[in-house]
Order: sequence, then structure tokens, then C-alpha cells
Amino acid sequence: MPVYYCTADEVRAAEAATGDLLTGGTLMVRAAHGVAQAVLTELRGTGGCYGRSVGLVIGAGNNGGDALYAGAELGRHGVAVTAVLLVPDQTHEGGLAALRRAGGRIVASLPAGLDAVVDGVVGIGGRGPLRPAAAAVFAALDPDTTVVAVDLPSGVDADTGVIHNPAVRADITVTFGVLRRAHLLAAEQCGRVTVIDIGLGAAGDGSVAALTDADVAAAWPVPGPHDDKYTQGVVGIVAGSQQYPGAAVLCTGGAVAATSGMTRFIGGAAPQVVAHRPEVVAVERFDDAGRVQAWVVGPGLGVDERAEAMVERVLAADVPVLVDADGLTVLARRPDLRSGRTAPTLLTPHAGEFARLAGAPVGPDRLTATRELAARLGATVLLKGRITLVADPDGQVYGNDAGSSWAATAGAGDVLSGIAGALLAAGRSPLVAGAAAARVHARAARAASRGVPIGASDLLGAVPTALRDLLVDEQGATGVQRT
Ligand SMILES: NC(=O)C1=CN([C@@H]2O[C@H](COP(=O)(O)OP(=O)(O)OC[C@H]3O[C@@H](n4cnc5c(N)ncnc54)[C@H](O)[C@@H]3O)[C@@H](O)[C@H]2O)[C@@H](O)CC1
Ligand SMILES: [K+]
Repeated sequence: MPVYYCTADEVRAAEAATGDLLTGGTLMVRAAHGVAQAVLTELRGTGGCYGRSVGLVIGAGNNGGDALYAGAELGRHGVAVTAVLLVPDQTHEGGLAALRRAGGRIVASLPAGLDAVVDGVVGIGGRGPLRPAAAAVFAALDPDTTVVAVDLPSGVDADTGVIHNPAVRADITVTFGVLRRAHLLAAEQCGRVTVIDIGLGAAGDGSVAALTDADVAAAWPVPGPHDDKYTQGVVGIVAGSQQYPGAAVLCTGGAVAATSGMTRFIGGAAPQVVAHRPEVVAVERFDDAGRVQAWVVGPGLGVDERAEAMVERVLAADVPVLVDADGLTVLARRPDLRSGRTAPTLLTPHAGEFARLAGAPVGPDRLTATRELAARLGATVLLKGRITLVADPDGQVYGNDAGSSWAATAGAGDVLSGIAGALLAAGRSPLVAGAAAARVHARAARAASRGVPIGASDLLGAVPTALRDLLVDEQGATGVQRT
């Protein structure tokens, strides 16, 4: 099952549906307990709770209420708790009284040397950046202080994930019942995200989601007993050139590594492609290519007339087509090449190519921008980045947090388009092909890098490792054991 990411309104609706649990304050008690437990776990992992010191930064709403009740619980565990009230006359009364009863102190500014700070400034009710008073409290912290955000790091927009300036950067974020969109879209600002069960029912429409490893494993083409090289899908790659063969080698390499279907190649770099991957059926002229179930066009193709003719020819085919890199630049210049297509199209721009296609920069709200471009072009759009977003024209989005940025290296995109193209040829939808490819690509980058810089060919070399971890681990769990 994909993981869903909800809007603030969807969260409020789910809370309201609990009736008495919301109005009677039970939800807040449960939420606060979850925050306290997260802080206590952190303290226990670094030497214990008793005598440790935690600061609270408290805003005007219920987010501050959560933090105050959590502070009270910490006080009962022997933690010295101090709290700064940003809007004293609008502080959550019950929470404040509970903190005072537990021995917590209200201070004008947080003391030095805190073990952790709880961000209870704003949650899903927050708008815009941290106000100056809150910003000053966080700016004064020792940079090593562990920051635990209640629900969301304050200053991050719950629905768009836009990270305003200034905003809190959290090491840990504790949220309640369901994930908020910001936990995907601003993952790097949230740190480790923990979801506390507070008794909410189903929430949201699932239109922003992420595939899990199990989803990707279930979607990955695994040959059955009656499959052959053709039935698993033949992908055709149109990429590179004699002068720039690298993109062709990386893209076909991605396709070969992704599935055991067949890979065809068309282009001037056919000799270099075959030198790297003798199993690829490579020709130089389009008329010599056989049948395929999906095309990938664009990496390293150039943007001249010859390239334009190739893009035109591929888009005229009645099979799924992935357009990447130079292919997107051609398409931005010649949008008419797409008209008349009925088979699915997957466009995989980075931010610069996106701006060319859309006629404007992506901007800070990447979710809305990606959805709008997909709807406008009637194509699936995969916007690359640390958080990859794949949007269908109907608004369904799958996101993937790469978890590291080591894949931000020349040629890595060529590998991604090869992987996704092979999945298209195997019959996966552009949405699933794009999201599953992004997840495996990110895993391969992490496996290849393990903390040091890599080149795209290192990433490509780690695709089997990434797939083995995913497919063997996930499928081994359900496989038949014979003893
Ligand atoms: N309603 C409930 O019973 C529950 C609420 N929960 C918590 O309550 C939060 C939502 O509470 P609220 O709706 O009161 O909203 P918030 O507490 O998120 O913030 C609302 C207040 O902050 C002010 N504000 C908005 N943006 C600001 C900014 N940038 N800087 C400073 N102040 C700003 C608003 O004027 C308003 O007074 C959730 O995020 C969650 O932490 C949880 O306790 C679960 C149950
Ligand atoms: K917060």
C-alpha cells in the first residue's frame, strides 16, 4: 500500500470525525504523550532522562498546547523543562497549567546547554515564515541542540512543503495519525518523522502518495515460467551520438539492468553501446530498428534538426514514450510533436528543462507546478530532485525522497530514464514506472556512494544491488521454503 500524505484540511476533517475525542481533549493528550515519548527516547539514548534539560518554544495555538503537555510529562520524568511563551496571552491554558504543576518554568529566553528543544510554535495552522521572536529563539540555540518539531517544523507550509525563510530545521518530527504533505515535500527539513497513533480514522483522498519498497517490489517485472525476451517488453533507446556516446551507454545500461526484457538502441553511438553491453541490439538508422513496446528518447541526443526528426519519429509511434533531456528541449520548441498522441507520454525534466517546457521556473511549490504542467500537457511529468515528484494529468502524484543527494551527478538522469523506459515497456503505467524507477535509482545511488561522491557509472553498477535488496528481501518473505 502506498503511503498517503494529507492536507491540513484533510487532517482537520479526520480529527473532527473523532467527535468527543477531539472536543474532550483526548487527541491532544495522546499527541502530547507521543511527543514526550520521542524526547524521552532521545534522552535515554544519550545518557538518560533524569537531570537533563529541555526547552519548549510555544506559539498561540494547539501546537503549543501539545508541546506544553509534553513538557509536563517530561517534568514528571525528572527532566528540567523551561518554556518560552511567544504569545503569552494566547497560550493554551490547560497545557500551561499542566506544565506548571509538573515543575516547568516559564522563562524570557531559553538557557544555554539544553539537551533538546521542542518546536511548538505552529503546526498545521501555521502561515508563512517564523516570526522574528521565534526566529531569534532558534537562532540563539547551540547548533548541536536536538530539535524536536511538534507535527511540523514551524515555518514549513503543511500543504506545499514550501520552506519559508526563516523556518525551523528539525532533527525529529513527531506527527499525529497521518502524514502531512510537508513530510514528503520538505522531508529534509523534518528529519526523522515519527507518526503517533492518536485514534484517527482514514484521512485524505490519497492523491499525494509514495510507493513503499514493498510496492516497488510488487510492481517490478519478474519473469514467469512462460516468459521470453519479447513477452517481458522490448524497450527502444534513442540517445547519445557518435561524438557523445556516454548518455547512450548509461541509458541503455539502465534499461538492461532494470528488467530482463530486450533493449534495442538506435543512434550513432551503436558501436560504443555494444562494446559496453553486447546484449543490446544496436543499429544506427531508425529504419533498421525492430518493434518495441516503449521508447526512450533524448539523453545526449542534441537539439539539432536530426534530433528533432528522431523525437518526431518516436512520438508518432503508438506506444508509451519517455522523453528526457535534449528530447525535452526539442519538445519545448516543437510542442506540436506531441499532438495526436494517444499512447502514454512520460516527461522527465530536471528544473531547467521543466522551466523550458512550462515557460516559467518551477518555483518553491513544486507539487502544484508539476501537477499543473502534467494537466496542461496531458502527459505524466516526473520532476527530478532530492524529492522526485511524478504527476499524472488527473492530479495523482507519487513522490520519492532519495534520502541523499549523491545521485545529483552528470549522467545519473540517463540511467533513470533507461530504468523507467524498461518498466514502461513491461507495461507499467508512466506513474508507477517513474516512481518505481526513482526509488530504485535512489537506492542504487546510496548503495554505490555509502557517503562518498560517485559517478553515474558507479550508480549504474549498483542497480543490481539495489534491486537484489528490494526484490530478494521483499519476495523472499513470501517465497516457499523447502527443507
Ligand atoms: N485540534 C486538536 O485537538 C488537535 C490538534 N493538534 C495540534 O494542533 C495543531 C493545530 O493547531 P491550531 O489549529 O491551533 O494551529 P497552530 O497551533 O498550528 O497555529 C495557529 C496559531 O498560530 C498563529 N500563526 C500562524 N502562523 C504563524 C507564524 N508563522 N508564526 C507565529 N504564529 C503563527 C495563528 O495566528 C494561530 O494563532 C496541530 O498541528 C497539532 O500540533 C494535536 O494536538 C492533535 C489534536
Ligand atoms: K511545530
